Amino acid sequence: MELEKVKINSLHCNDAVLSSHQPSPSATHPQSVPSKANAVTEASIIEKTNLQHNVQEDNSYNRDCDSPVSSSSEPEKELDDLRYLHSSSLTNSVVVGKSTGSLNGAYSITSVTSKTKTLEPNSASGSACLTIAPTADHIKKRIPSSRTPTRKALRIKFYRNGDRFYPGITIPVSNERYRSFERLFEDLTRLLEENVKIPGAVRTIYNMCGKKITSLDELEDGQSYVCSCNNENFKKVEYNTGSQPLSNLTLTNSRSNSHRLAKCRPSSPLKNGLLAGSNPLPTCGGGTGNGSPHIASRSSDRVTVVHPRIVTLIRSGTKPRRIMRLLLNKRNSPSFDHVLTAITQVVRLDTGYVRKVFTLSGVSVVRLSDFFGSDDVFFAYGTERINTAEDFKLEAEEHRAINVIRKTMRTTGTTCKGPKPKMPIKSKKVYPPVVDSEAFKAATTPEDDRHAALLTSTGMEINELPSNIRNTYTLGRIIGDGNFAIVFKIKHRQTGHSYALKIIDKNKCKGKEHYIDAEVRVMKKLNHPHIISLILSVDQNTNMYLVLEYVSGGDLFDAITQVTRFSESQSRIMIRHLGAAMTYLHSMGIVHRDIKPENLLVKLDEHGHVLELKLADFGLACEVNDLLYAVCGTPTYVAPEILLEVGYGLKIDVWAAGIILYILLCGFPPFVAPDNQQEPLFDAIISGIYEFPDPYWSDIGDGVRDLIANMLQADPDVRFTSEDILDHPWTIGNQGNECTTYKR
Ligand SMILES: Nc1ncnc2c1ncn2[C@@H]1O[C@H](COP(=O)(O)OP(=O)(O)OP(=O)(O)O)[C@@H](O)[C@H]1O
Repeated sequence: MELEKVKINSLHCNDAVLSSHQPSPSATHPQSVPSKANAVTEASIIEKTNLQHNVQEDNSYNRDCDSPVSSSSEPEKELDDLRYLHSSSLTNSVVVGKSTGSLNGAYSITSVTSKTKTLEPNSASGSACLTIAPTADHIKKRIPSSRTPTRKALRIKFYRNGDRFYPGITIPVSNERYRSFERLFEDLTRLLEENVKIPGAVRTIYNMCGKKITSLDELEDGQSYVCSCNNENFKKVEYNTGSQPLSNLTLTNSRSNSHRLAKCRPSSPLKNGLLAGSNPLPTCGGGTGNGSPHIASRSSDRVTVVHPRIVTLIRSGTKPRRIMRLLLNKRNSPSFDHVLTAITQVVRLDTGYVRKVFTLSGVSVVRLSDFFGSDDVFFAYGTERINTAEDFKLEAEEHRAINVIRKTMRTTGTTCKGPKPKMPIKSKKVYPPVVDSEAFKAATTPEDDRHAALLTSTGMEINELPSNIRNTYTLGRIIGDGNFAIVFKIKHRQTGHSYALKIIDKNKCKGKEHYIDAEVRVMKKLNHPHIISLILSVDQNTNMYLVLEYVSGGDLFDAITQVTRFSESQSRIMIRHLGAAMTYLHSMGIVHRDIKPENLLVKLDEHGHVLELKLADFGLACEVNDLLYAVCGTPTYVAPEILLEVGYGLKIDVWAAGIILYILLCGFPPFVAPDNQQEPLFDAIISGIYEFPDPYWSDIGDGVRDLIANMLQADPDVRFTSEDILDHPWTIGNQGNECTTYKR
C-alpha cells in the first residue's frame, strides 16, 4: 500500500495531555489512516523548557556500588594512628576514601574543615573519596592530650556482618586509643552508620571464620573482622566481592560459594597485596587468603553463552513476593558470580546478597549458562531457609504479575482484524531522485546564474552563501528539507566529489538556537562509518551552513515507501549499521533523540537493495550528563519515558530503533492511532502493548521478534542497550539463518 508523503504531526505534550495518560490496555492497534491535512505546517519539536528539570543526582554513597573505606587500607606504609587522629582533629574531620574497586587499591585522604559528607573526584587515582566529618569534640575525646604514642597501632579492617558489597573500613587500633572494647564498638558503630544501613549498634566482632573476638588483644595487625549489630550471628559471605572490579572478578557458582570460608584466620590483603583473579581459593592455614575469597574461574562457561536477555526474578519473602526484571548482558554477566551480584542489586534481600537461585520448577541454578537457557524466571534467595514444598508454588497474584511481564515479551502473532495499519506521514518534504544537469556533472564552469535561481526559489540570495563555500563547491539540486533546513547537493569544484550542503535558517529556530549550536558541536566530535560526517561549518547571521558527507540513496522513509517491507536480511544490515552508530554515539554519552526513517540515509545498489545506512540530522542530539526531561522527538518514535516525564537517557534511541525495525519488517509501526491522533497514540506507547499481527508477520522469525520485544520494553531499565542490539543472536546471524529457538 502506498505510503502518504506529508509531514508528520508534531509531538504536542502539554501538562493536561500528559497527566491524562494512563496505561490503556485497549490502545493496541487502532487501524485508521492518519490524516495529513492538519499536519503539514507543524514542527516536530516541541520543547518544554519551562518543564525542563535540573535534577541533581544524589551523589551520596551507594553501598551497592562503591563503598568508602578508610584511607588506612592502603597497602604501603603504616600510618601512625595518633598522627592520623591529630590531623583529623585539626581539620575537624575523619576522612574515608572510597574503594577504587581493587583489593589493594589506593584510597585518598582529603582534609576538610566543614562538618559535611562529600563525594569528590580523586584526580590521582580516578576514584572518588568520601569525607566523613565527625565532631571535633568526639575526636578530641579520644585523644589523650598529654600522651605521646608509645606503640604503633594495628591496622584492622572491619566488614559489616552479611554485607558482601561493603568493601570494609580500615582503622588504626591501639590500646591507647581504645581503652575498652566498648570504645571500639562505639567508633565502629559511628563509622558504619555513616556508610551503610545498620540495624543497631555494633556489639560483636567476629574473625573471618566466625569466631567471636572477646578482647582487643585478640585483634591482629592487618587482619579483617566482621562487625555484628545487635548480636546477630556471624554470616558467612564473600566479604568485599562487591568492590572488586568486574573485569577481575572470577567465576564461581553457588555450590562452591558455600564452602568458601575456611576455619582459619586468613591473612591480610594489605600485606599480601593480592589481586582479584590472580589468586586461587583461600586456603586454611596457608596464610594467603584474605577473607575475601576469590574463586577459581570456569572460563569455558563465560562469554560464549551470554547474550542479552531479560529475566524475571522472584524475591524470596512472604507471599505475594516481589517480582522484578533484570537485563542480563555481556556487561553485567561475564560470570556466574556477576549475575548473582546483578540479581542482588535488583532484589535487595534483607539477608544481604543472593546466594541461591532456582528456576520456576525449583531446579537449582549453578552455571552461568543456566541463566541463558530456556528458563527466564528465577527465585532469588539469600541465607534464609528454603521451604521447597511451599516456596516454589506461585500464588495467583504472583502468576498474574509474571503473565503481565510475559505479555510485554510476547513474540507470537495475532490476527489483524480490520484494515492494515498505515505508516505515519513523512515529517519532511519528498524530493524526486536527484538527476544532475550536464553542467553540474561537469562542474567546470561558473554556475552563479543557476545558483541564484535555485537559491532565490528558496528565499535566499547567492551573495548570502559564504564565499569559501561558493568558491569551493558547485551548487546542485535541492535534495531535501526539514523543518529548519534546506539541503542541496553540491560538488567539489576540484575533486568532483559530491557533498550535501545543509542551510539552517536561524529565523525558523528563534529561541531554539542552542539546538543549532548543539548539532554542530556534537557533529564535530563524531567520526563513524555509519554517521554522516561534518566537513565544514560556517556560521553567519541568518543561516548556519553545514557541508556534509553526501549519501546517494535518499532517506529510509522513501525507501520504505518504495519497498513497503524489507526482508529479514536487509533489515539486519540496516539494524547492524544503526546499532553500530548508536553504540558509538552512546559510548560518548550522546543521545540522538530523533531517530526515525527520515533521518537515516541509505546507499542502494542498482536493484534498490540497501547496502549501507548512515545516521543524520543531529538537530536534537545532546550530551547526557544527567536525566533529561525536555519533551521532544517525533510522535511515532517517542519512548514512553519521554511522555511520562520521569526523566530519560540514551535508551530512548533504542526504543526508536525498535520501532524502525518493526516498520522495516511489516511496513507499519507497532503503535498507531486513528486519524493520527496523538492522545491515543501516546496512551498506546505508554502501555507498551503492541502485537505482531498476522498475516503481516506470519513469515517473520522469532529471532527478530525477540529482538524487537527487548528494544520495545516500556521500562528503560530492562530495555536493551545499543550494544545489546549488536550482541543479539538475530543481529549476529547470517543471511538466511533466522533464529527460531526463542522460548517465551
Ligand atoms: N548528507 C546528506 N546526504 C543526502 N541527503 C541528505 C543529507 N542530509 C540531509 N539530506 C536530506 O535532506 C533531508 C532534510 O535534512 P535534515 O534532516 O538534516 O533537515 P532538518 O531540517 O534538520 O530536519 P528536521 O525537520 O528533522 O529538523 C533529509 O531527510 C534527507 O533526505
